[in-house]
Amino acid sequence: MKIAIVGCGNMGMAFAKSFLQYDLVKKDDLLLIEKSTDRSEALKNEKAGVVVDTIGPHVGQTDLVILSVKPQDFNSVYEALRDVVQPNQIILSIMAGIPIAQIQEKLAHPLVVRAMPNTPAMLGMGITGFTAAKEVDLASLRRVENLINATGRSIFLEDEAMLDAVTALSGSGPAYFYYVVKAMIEAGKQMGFDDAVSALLVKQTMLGAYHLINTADKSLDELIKAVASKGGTTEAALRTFEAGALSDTLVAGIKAAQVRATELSKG
Ligand SMILES: NC(=O)C1=CN([C@@H]2O[C@H](COP(=O)(O)OP(=O)(O)OC[C@H]3O[C@@H](n4cnc5c(N)ncnc54)[C@H](OP(=O)(O)O)[C@@H]3O)[C@@H](O)[C@H]2O)C=CC1
Ligand SMILES: O=C(O)[C@@H]1CCC=N1
Repeated sequence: MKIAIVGCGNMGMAFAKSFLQYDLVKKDDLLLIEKSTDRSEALKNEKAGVVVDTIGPHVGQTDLVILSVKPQDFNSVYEALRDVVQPNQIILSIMAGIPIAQIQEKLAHPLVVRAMPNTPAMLGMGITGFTAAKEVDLASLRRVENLINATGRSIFLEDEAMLDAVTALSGSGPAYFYYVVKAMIEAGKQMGFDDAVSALLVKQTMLGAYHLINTADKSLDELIKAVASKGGTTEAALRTFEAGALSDTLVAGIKAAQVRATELSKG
């Protein structure tokens, strides 16, 4: 299989490296199109694939083209791509917000799959929601799904509108987690630990708690209850969180991300 990746930043390269790791593509068959000179020099030094700085006819010789530029940069990419795209090529977009119909129209090309991964894809531990234009046949969709699964797990969604919710929940989700971890480490520092000790206490707590979510036969409420002794310390913390409407704030933030995803489709 030959693959072109347009925009080789965080996510483009997370995909590229996962494909290479599982031998789904050979370096000679992996075309990396990257505008940033610094980044393309680094990719050349890494020998990550065939690195070029602009879209040209060689892109038309691949089976799959992954669009992983920022949504705002799609306008600077689509004309060059429309000129070279071939009828049998599949386009896989991971750009937040941009609907399949808009990509089809701008590229004058029907075969579009739209996906929303997240950064743990860099470790093969991502989760990707994806959907496809009705013109994409099942065999092609399966091939794309196999590629996506090299970056972690995936879920097919019939309803494209739900991809903006995937973006808000799991696409942006790692940042929410880091935000909470950062606040906990800060609390540790304010109570007298140095950075490293506070980070160790918090990171191991998050790791252990994550595994309990997955393995303990308990709901999240039951897990909370198992920590929060009556009249104890955890209750004191949870009361403060409730007083500050922390849970409602998190839900509101995630919904704001969904609204922003929809706005991005408008350019
Ligand atoms: N980061 C994340 O957690 C996730 C991101 N996404 C989506 O993935 C896409 C990429 O995000 P991310 O990897 O973080 O972004 P990055 O900025 O890390 O990567 C995008 C790269 O594309 C380059 N680029 C811009 N225009 C062109 C062009 N015309 N031709 C070739 N390369 C170009 C950029 O160069 P320059 O910097 O010079 O502009 C940059 O190096 C976005 O659409 C985002 O919505 C999806 C899921 C998660
Ligand atoms: O913040 C963003 O727009 C992208 C999409 C999901 C994660 N990062």
